[in-house]
Amino acid sequence: MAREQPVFLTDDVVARFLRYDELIPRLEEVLGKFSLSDSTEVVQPVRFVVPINKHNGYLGLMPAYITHEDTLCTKMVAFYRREGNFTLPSAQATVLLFNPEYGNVKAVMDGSDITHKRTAAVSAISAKLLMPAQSDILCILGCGQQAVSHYEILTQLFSFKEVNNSKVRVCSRRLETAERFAVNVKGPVKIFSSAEEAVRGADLIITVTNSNEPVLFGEWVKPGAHVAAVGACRPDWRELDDVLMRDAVIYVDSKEGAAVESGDIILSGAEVFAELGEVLNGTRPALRNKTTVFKSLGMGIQDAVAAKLVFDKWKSSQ
Ligand SMILES: NC(=O)C1=CN([C@@H]2O[C@H](COP(=O)(O)OP(=O)(O)OC[C@H]3O[C@@H](n4cnc5c(N)ncnc54)[C@H](O)[C@@H]3O)[C@@H](O)[C@H]2O)C=CC1
Ligand SMILES: O=C([O-])C1=[NH+]CCC1
Repeated sequence: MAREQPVFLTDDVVARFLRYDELIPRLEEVLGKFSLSDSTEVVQPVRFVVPINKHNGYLGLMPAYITHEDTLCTKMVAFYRREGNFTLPSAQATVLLFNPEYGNVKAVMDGSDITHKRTAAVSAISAKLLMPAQSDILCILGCGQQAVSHYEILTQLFSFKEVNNSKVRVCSRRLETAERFAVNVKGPVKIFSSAEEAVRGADLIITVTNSNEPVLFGEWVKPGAHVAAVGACRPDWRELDDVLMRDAVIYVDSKEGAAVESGDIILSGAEVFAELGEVLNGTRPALRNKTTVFKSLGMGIQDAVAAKLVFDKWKSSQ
């Protein structure tokens, strides 16, 4: 029998086939299965990370096997702490999708769109579960690639209100980045030069920076607001300060991952209340009335369901 040759799917092709409305239910399903106490359905070790010291970066290997849909996948993502050179990307990814029966690679995919969309979709799931019932103002700190995908899905799913001439507030380290972001996204944005001013009064706050020290301080956060914290994915990197970590109820994607990788959790000593999957399963409550933080680190199972979705749709289009 001739060996099946892998197909290469470029970022454009992946983007064409990856839709949020199909991705979100699959992410909810797999996060729930991951958080079942006796889960044998989902096999996903904590990301294996190789330091790239010379370039201030890390290569993360993210394998996963999902039994119920027979998906075997690994993402390889290189991510960096960029200082000074802001033209280089913070993260670049490649996804391999295997034939689980034989072990050969069926598809090699550019992992950019998958990483942007699945991360934003998981933050949207956390917002759906944990942000205040009446949420008028969205604030995004950081204006890079993740900011764009978060803006897209959050403004699609939720209706923020016009308050003081702004529905969506953004703030980035450099004004030019925020201005470029405002031109790129299709919709209204108000740029703030002060993160504190952007954050005060917001109901939903997204941190998508490549900072390694706090950019969001508990003192600024409106009681009851929800924070989805996406950056700071190393044990010595921070995006959130100790006050916020101490005062908020902390949710994570994976407790095991958070204990090893999240500087915000490890260095603040904060206790994790629940995984998002436990809330989806109904085994832990969504404390919407409290100030909540969802600390996102990213999981191989999220990439796996996205890659399978893309591959199946690409295949049926052939
Ligand atoms: N949790 C997850 O699943 C994932 C997390 N990430 C992480 O998310 C973060 C954002 O990723 P990208 O958008 O791809 O990076 P990017 O490099 O495209 O954007 C980072 C943005 O943060 C801004 N920034 C840096 N320091 C800041 C500060 N002190 N205040 C305000 N803004 C600041 C930069 O100016 C830039 O606009 C990175 O740390 C990345 O490693 C990336 C992929 C998945
Ligand atoms: O899950 C992911 O792809 C990443 N998490 C941190 C950097 C990239």
